[in-house]
Amino acid sequence: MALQTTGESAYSVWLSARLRQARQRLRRSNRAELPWTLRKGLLVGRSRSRRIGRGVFCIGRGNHAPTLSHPPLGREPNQNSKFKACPRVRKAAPQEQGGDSKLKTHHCPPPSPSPLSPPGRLRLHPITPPLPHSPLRLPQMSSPPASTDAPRLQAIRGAFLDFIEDPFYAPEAESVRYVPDGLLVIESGIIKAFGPYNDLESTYGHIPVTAYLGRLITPGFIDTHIHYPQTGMMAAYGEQLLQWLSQYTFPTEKRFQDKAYAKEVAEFFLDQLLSHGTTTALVFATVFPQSVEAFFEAAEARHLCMIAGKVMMDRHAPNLSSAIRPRPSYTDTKALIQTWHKRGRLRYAVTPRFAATSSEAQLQRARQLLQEFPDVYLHTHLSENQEEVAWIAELFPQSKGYLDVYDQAGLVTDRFCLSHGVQLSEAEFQRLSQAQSAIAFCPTSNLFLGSGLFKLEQAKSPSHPVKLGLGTDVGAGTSFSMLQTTNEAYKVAQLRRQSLSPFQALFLATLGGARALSLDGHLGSFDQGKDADFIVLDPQATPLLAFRNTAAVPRSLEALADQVFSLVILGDDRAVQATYVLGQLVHERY
Ligand SMILES: O=c1[nH]c(=O)c2nc[nH]c2[nH]1
Repeated sequence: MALQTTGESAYSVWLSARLRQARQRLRRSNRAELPWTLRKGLLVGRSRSRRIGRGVFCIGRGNHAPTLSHPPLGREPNQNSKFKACPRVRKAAPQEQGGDSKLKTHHCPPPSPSPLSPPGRLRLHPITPPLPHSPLRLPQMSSPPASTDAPRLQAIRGAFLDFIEDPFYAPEAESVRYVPDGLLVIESGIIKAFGPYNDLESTYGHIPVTAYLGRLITPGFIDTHIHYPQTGMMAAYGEQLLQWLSQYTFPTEKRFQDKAYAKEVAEFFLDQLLSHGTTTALVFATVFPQSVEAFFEAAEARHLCMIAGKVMMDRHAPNLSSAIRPRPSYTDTKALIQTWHKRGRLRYAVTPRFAATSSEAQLQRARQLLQEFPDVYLHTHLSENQEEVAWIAELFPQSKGYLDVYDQAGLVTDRFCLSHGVQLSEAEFQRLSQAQSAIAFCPTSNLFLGSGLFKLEQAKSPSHPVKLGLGTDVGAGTSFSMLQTTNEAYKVAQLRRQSLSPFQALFLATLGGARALSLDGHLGSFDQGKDADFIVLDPQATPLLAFRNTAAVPRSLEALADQVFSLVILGDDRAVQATYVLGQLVHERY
């Protein structure tokens, strides 16, 4: 395997200076010595450091943390709707910081000799054949990748974990693909080859490689439900769904009339996603078309695969009604679809907020859009809490139930992606299974708003399986981290006397999410031909994780499950060492 050496380049001079500064800073703060050192222009881990072990790791350029003028939470009282005003006063949250996503990939030498051995009892799965042409591929992108000096062919070496089957239905030994010493070969952002290092070395020995030892490389996380405009109103105190919407959400979203503000939040939001290891998401914007434009522009500049849409509301949204009345949602939505749907890696979702805020006429318009553009998504909320379900029954007395409202409008298809579904009946699960619709299970949100416990076993019932992903549902959700989301999903299952295994949890956050969003032809695993969106997890990222996990690469399914479970429960953005989009390093944690 050839190494890319940088010699005494300007870059290594820059690195030396940076290292010197870091050492000085640490000396000043009386902290321990840095665990890495500079050798031949490359930063390498010191062998005596337990955290780094023998691993070689790469370091990117400065991780600037832009500050955001934080949106104060809205507290406008609700006058004349179901939504009730809350008298409580809440202080604005402190400023949050995010990382610069435009970092450059650097190539480090692989260790010599390889400390990794063949995978013991684990089954190694054959590499899957190339997929048919992917509409998400780089050549269709409207602008070049962020780092244009990246080599056309590059490789990542380390321990890889992904899924080839759904571990809810297939035995874990057959659904988990684990390659303890693997090589991922990437050409122009697309996975060209993947498999054990020893098998691929002879063919790809000449290309530059970045090695991550003692780490776990997985596909990027896929968040199947999140609201970017609600970033600044996370942790809004004290309400349940309908009051929370009125008290905090609508006033907050009103600020997105201002495109410059929307852009600022969109940039921060996307940096948060990447630093938490999320590379794709299904995203609510607001009723204002400019909020959708701001989001898509920011996502396009980062070459991300994102799905989003303008919220459709024409009633029961008191703080917004004057803004939404003059411009019918249909016209705006149609124009946005024509501009953004399938532009590069972007996709559009027709987004009626929920049945309470859309008249039957507006739901019909949503259907019309689906007929005109059959491959757009339909993204909405469904059956979150009991008060909401009772209100929908009042608003739509002719319907058999909440899902039936959408069904009668012709919206329940294989593009129908609903969030929550906490209150769904068995018959509704069956209908969703039949229609091949998808549910986003949003545990941190459901717990935060006190909505209830999602019936995981009914969604994943073998007799009527429903496509299922995980959603952070920021800002009712309490974390951008899909690892924190798996943590809470596990606890929700426990409270219902159900189980969620470590591999099932990770599946939901990766390939399960890709399947829910019908993106599994392009994302969610390391199959040849898929887009190279992946993350590097550090099982020893925090003192607690380092105490809990050994530095050894797992060599049995049990040892791997244990390591994955520690990340599923204890992990968060600190466990995400690096995030790659189309093979480019876009976030790295220091
Ligand atoms: O969690 C939620 N967040 C929202 O913004 C929303 N709107 C309707 N229903 C909702 N649920």
